Amino acid sequence: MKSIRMYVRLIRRIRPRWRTASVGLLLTLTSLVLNLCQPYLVSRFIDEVLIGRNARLVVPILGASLGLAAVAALGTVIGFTIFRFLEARHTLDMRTTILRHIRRIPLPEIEKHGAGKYMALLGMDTTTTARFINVIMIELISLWLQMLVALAFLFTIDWRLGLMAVAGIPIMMSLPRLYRRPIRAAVGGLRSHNEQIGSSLYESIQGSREIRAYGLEGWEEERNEAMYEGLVKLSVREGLFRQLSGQTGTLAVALATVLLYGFGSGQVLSGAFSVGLLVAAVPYLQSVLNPIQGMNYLIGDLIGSEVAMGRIEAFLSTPAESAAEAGDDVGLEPFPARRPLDLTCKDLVVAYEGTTILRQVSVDVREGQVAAFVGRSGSGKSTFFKAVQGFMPVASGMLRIGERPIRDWPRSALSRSVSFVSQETFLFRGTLFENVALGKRDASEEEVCRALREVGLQAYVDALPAGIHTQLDNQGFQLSGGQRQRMAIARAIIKQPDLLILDEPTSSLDRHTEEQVLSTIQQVMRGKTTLISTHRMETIRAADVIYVMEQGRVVDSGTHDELMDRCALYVELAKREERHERDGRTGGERLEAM
Ligand SMILES: Nc1ncnc2c1ncn2[C@@H]1O[C@H](COP(=O)(O)OP(=O)(O)OP(=O)(O)O)[C@@H](O)[C@H]1O
Repeated sequence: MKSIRMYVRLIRRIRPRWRTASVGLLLTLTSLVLNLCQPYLVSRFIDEVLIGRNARLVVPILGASLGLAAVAALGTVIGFTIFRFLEARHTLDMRTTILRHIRRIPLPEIEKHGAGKYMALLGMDTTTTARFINVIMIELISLWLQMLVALAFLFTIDWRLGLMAVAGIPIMMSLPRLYRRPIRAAVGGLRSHNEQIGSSLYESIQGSREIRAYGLEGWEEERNEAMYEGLVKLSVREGLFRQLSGQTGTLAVALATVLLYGFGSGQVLSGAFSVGLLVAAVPYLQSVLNPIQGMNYLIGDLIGSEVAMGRIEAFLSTPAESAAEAGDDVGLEPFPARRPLDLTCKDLVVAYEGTTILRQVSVDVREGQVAAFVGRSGSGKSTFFKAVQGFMPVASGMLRIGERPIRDWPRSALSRSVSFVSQETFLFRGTLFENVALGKRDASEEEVCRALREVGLQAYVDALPAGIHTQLDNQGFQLSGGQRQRMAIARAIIKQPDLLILDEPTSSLDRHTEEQVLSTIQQVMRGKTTLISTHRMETIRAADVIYVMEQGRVVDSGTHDELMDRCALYVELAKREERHERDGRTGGERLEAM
């Protein structure tokens, strides 16, 4: 079966915990067999005690019945608890496996799909798969065993009864085929709908401010209604076919029971069967056919699991970024154990899914230099920085950091050596201290306080009742944009990186704080290598080398004075920015936004 093959491939990726699962399975199956002995005991009771008038067998038969029931109940409880434990563990293991892979795949892949896809994988798909492994599979195994044991009992009672049950098996088994295809289509559709809905709902929460500010509540509801419409249709279809599949089986079992009674009563009347045997034969026949009927009901769950496992499998086969495949990081000890890093690229082409974003970019930043990147919005500055961090695949050309080409830099070494501050800051749930210390996991309170002082946050932190141990709510919502950006800079500088990448790091700071933060950054970066994209002329002028970008290319490079002499684009950008700075305007049009 397809789902079993998928299950085997998937279980290899997580810890299967075979031993615990075997104990659970053994207990569950033993309980099942013990329960199946009950109709036989009832038949003995009717024939021996009630009809045969043998009162001495009352206590042994009833005692055995009670004893078996108690042992079976205990086994079921322990087995169920074991599988609950395994279900929870497997869910977590699978989430860890998926999350690890999310950390390995190219970043644009995540940015393209957004949160919805990954939330669906980490949520619904993992729980469905873990349920398949620990509930549906066990149920299926139990149902098969129940069928075989019941069949054995039937043959023991009378071979004709056994044959009658065997004849019913292929009929019962063929019933789910009638509904398999429409159920699969509905389940697959439901999953992709849920993914889209997840993404939209996530957007709805993230975009709360825009929705209220622009009065988009009606638009939001219309959009949701349109999405839910498809979902409702598919959900109804899936439920309908599941029920049809199950109820067809129920009818078939009812028919078989009627036939058995018809045949059996004739046998009892002719004296070939005892009453007890007929009474026992009916539950045994049902125990043969009901499991198949149960499988018909399970067909929806089974298909749902196949869809979920297929999605997880497809995601886990997404190729990893080169930094995740680059091997060990021997010889890439961070500064000061080694020299600060230099950066060279020659004819670098970066493309993603057929779109060329950077074309023949050549850059040469020597160790300890500050290189400024300027250009209009969309000229490729951020993409270049992403390529240096190993986040964008290199299509052709060369990009080297230190002695190694970027493809040989493992992620561990890149994240240790390179610090990055962007226009969008990200703060995690936790305290101010914890958020800064993410830059250096063993940072002391003193180091964190120093970093906060350097970015001008000390006064703010000192005024808080809990100081650096103040808890930050979602994305540090109680902080201003500028304070969040300073937190990000503090996190970047506490790491003492070999290479610092600053992509508009001060875009949401006021002029005074910006100056303060930039002078801090300049101090911290003394003797190290920095790539910076900024609108601030003072910072650009002070850079050792300036690269002017236009439409994904570096069109010129040099010092401020050299570029002012020969690069018309740079002159235009610089003059525009100097005019803004003179006018004292800080927002709106900026050098990079012209
Ligand atoms: N993953 C991607 N797939 C396709 N195109 C992309 C991708 N990432 C960026 N681009 C495009 O590449 C161009 C360069 O974008 P980039 O963000 O690097 O510019 P930028 O100079 O940093 O702009 P800004 O200053 O506005 O941030 C843009 O036209 C952008 O739309």
